[in-house]
Amino acid sequence: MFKLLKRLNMHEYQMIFISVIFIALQVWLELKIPDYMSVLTQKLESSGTTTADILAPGLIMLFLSVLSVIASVIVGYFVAKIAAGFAARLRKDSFTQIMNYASQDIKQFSVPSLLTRSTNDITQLQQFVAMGLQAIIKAPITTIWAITKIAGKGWQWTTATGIAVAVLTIMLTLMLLLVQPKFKVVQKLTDNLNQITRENLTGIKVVHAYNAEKYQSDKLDQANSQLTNTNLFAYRVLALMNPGMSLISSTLTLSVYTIGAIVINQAAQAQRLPLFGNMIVFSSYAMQVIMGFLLLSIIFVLLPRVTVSANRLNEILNVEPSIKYPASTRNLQTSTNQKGIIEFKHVGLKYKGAESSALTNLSFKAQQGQTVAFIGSTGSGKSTALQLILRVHDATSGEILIDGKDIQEYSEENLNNKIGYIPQRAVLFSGTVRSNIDLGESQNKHSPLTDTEILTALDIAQAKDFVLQKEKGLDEPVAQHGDNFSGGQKQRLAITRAIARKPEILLFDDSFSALDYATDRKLRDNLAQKFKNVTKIIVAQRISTISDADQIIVLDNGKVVGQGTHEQLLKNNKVYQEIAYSQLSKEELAK
Ligand SMILES: Nc1ncnc2c1ncn2[C@@H]1O[C@H](COP(=O)(O)OP(=O)(O)OP(=O)(O)O)[C@@H](O)[C@H]1O
Repeated sequence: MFKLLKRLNMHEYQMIFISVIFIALQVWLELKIPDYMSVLTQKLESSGTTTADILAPGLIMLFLSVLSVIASVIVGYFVAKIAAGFAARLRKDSFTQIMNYASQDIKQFSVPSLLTRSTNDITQLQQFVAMGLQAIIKAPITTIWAITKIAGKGWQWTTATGIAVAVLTIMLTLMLLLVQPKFKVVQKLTDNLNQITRENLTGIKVVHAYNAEKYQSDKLDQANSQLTNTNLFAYRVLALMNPGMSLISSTLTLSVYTIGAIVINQAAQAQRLPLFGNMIVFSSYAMQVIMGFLLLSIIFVLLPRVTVSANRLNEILNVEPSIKYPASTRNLQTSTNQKGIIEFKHVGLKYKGAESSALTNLSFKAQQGQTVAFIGSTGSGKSTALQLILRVHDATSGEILIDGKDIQEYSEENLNNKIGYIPQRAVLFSGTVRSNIDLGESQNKHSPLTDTEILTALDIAQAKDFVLQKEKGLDEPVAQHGDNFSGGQKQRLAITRAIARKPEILLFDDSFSALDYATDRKLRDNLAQKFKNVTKIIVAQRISTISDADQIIVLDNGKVVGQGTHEQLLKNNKVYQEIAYSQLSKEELAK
């Protein structure tokens, strides 16, 4: 929690300071009121008191109360501002931090957990600051100030107050001990519920198609009832707090009056009136002490949950992204004038926790403008090889060079500016066709892609026709995940996005699989003509997609089992021959 509070800025600290002053003023005003009550009591008990005598202290009490209300409104305003600003900063910080995560860092937490942490957990913290900050400041000031006021006013009363405070402390500590572990579980169960809901919503079509509604809702019921039961236990314990506090404060009041009755009874006649006044004042101050503890109880209600949330948030804020980039590559000297040369030297990768390597001893060199293709059975390591160029993972052995320099020497921005990547499953964001193709170019290059650039790219990617047929053309809305476009259309838009940036390297991760053969052919012809100088790395399942590549690498179980051109491999590589003959007839292959 304290670690997070360091994220408060100077302006917020100033507002906290102002709040402390106003809270102290408020407490002073509240503690001043019993003094006038004592005056009033004594006047009422004395003979010859007129209405005017009572009116003056009465009006002062009213005035003090009004001032106290004003002070509390001011404090409320500042505290709400601090809480909202603090929560907004935490949201931004966690978003920025997560943006820097490598995919294995995201996996470490899971997406649903990251979502709960950066929304629900931050809301807990915001509530704590909004409600708890006042209580944290006010409770000790009220308690200590009220205790100094009652000190020396009668040891019997002080002892009774001391016992009440001790009982309260024990009660609050016990509750905290019972509830704290439960809230840890609650946040984990919230992650779980979030995961099931998310999975269900993303896979809703499959759930319907397989009549799996009951299966899914049973899963949800289980997670839901676990969460409900844990929450119920925690809140039932906390529900005891209010009646407990009332019982203690009422017993204290009763004790103060009982003790007072005995003491006054035993005192001499002349002492009785001042003792009575003392008792009234004492009981007011004793209530203030209890009020201080009541405020503390607010913290006790919020604290167990908020410490769990703070720890969970700290965990995501403190993760060092596992892929590190140098800050700048401005002075990076490449050994060649050519652009887009990729070289793998004995590259291997073993995923964390995996038993065997996903990729072993992969070596190849792609010159500027060349096409290198990967083919192989599923799980053979094709996507892994491609993702190594993007630094989704870092190779565990060997090295990868781009234009003669180790990729780890490039800054993230420079590396990504060189590459246009089209993933296996096209990713579209809600917005418009234009915003999906531009995707941040406006911010990166300080000028958005022009319509001509976008239309040219759409044309090359065989996407122009269907986009222009849409009612709003480039401004046609794109739903979340691009759900209002077909698989092949999404794929072509993703290709457009990559090529519109005119990168030096294009990485296609099975990006042609959603296209029909004719479109696939036209698109590749366009790329060959218009992106002659761009190096292309293609992962594909279809032989026809890669047959004109300069170099084809055949992977099997992470190992290179063939490397050469289509003709060479067809002549002497068994694995390649098997793939080729399973897709095309001998006549087609002979063409
Ligand atoms: N993030 C990951 N963590 C652990 N293992 C992984 C991860 N990604 C892939 N693998 C494993 O590495 C191996 C290679 O996977 P990869 O995705 O590179 O295969 P692929 O040839 O592209 O397969 P496909 O054609 O089905 O896409 C597989 O056995 C896979 O289970």
